[in-house]
Amino acid sequence: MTGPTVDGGGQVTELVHTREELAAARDGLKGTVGVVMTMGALHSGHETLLRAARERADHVLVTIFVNPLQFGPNEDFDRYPRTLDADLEICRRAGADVVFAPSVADMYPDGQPRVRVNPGPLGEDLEGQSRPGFFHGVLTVVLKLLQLTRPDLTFFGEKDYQQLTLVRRMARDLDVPVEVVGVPTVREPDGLALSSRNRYLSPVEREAALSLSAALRAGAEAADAGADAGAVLAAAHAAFGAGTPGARLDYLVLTDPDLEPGPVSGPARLLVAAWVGGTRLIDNAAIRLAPRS
Ligand SMILES: Nc1ncnc2c1ncn2[C@@H]1O[C@H](COP(=O)(O)OP(=O)(O)OP(=O)(O)O)[C@@H](O)[C@H]1O
Ligand SMILES: CC(C)(CO)[C@@H](O)C(=O)[O-]
Ligand code: BAL
Repeated sequence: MTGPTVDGGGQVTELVHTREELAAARDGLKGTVGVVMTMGALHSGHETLLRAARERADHVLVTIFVNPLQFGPNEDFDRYPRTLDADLEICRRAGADVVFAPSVADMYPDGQPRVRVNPGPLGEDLEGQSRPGFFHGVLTVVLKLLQLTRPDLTFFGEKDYQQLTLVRRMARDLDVPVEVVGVPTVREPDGLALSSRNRYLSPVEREAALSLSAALRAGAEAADAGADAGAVLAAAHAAFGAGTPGARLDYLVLTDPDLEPGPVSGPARLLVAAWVGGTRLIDNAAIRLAPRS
């Protein structure tokens, strides 16, 4: 399916698949353009990004592409949920003007790109340690999508905090003319961060997955009560371990808000990653430590 579709309220959302169709649709957008990049299987977290883009830009362009370059050989590329019809409905509801949903051949017409963006040392840490090559794949496709869509603003969720940090870093270091806007994490009422991969979870795993947000909450509360970095981490570890069994910790770290190495004090970020059954989940929260005297 390609072409304009209209909802009951008269909003027109144009679906395009090829780079030629995208170029024509992009040329038709007058004024500022905000781009939201996704892998589809859209949920309310994505919808919040779309609404933030709607507020800041004259037009909203959404990309939906499950990027093979960022998946490891034993990861869930084949299994990743693909729900284009439902995604289009969400895009329409949130007032998107254009949805670009290319095939792998449209994005990589020459096969796997030989030139890729090097994310630098931060790309090897945290997510990059557990998912080798992940950020090379992410930044390469993000840069390609920025070139193809030419946005004034682009919106990324804080849920993927290291990704947001590296996209900001890439825009700065490589002089990409776009404003990168971070959007706070949207959560379920019980604290679980919304994520497309949550749909892999069984009901018991869904309970165990609360260990991540519980750890962050405990860390933030400890910091608010005046705890130092060590005590904040200890509180977060204790809360992680006290949850419904089933979550296996990958990392739980307290860092500088820009993910720079070195000691932290004042504003900081607590980041967690864990396996719940076969599903890998991540989450993070802002923490304010008392400044060191
Ligand atoms: N709960 C959320 N709150 C805010 N932004 C989010 C949330 N979940 C995803 N996003 C953002 O949406 C964009 C697209 O992310 P993506 O399509 O990978 O969704 P996802 O839910 O993170 O999927 P996955 O479960 O595969 O990691 C990213 O910028 C991501 O940070
Ligand atoms: C930014 C992104 C769309 C690149 O494939 C992906 O990593 C995601 O959905 O967060
Ligand atoms: N949500 C970031 C993309 C990924 O995990 O593959």
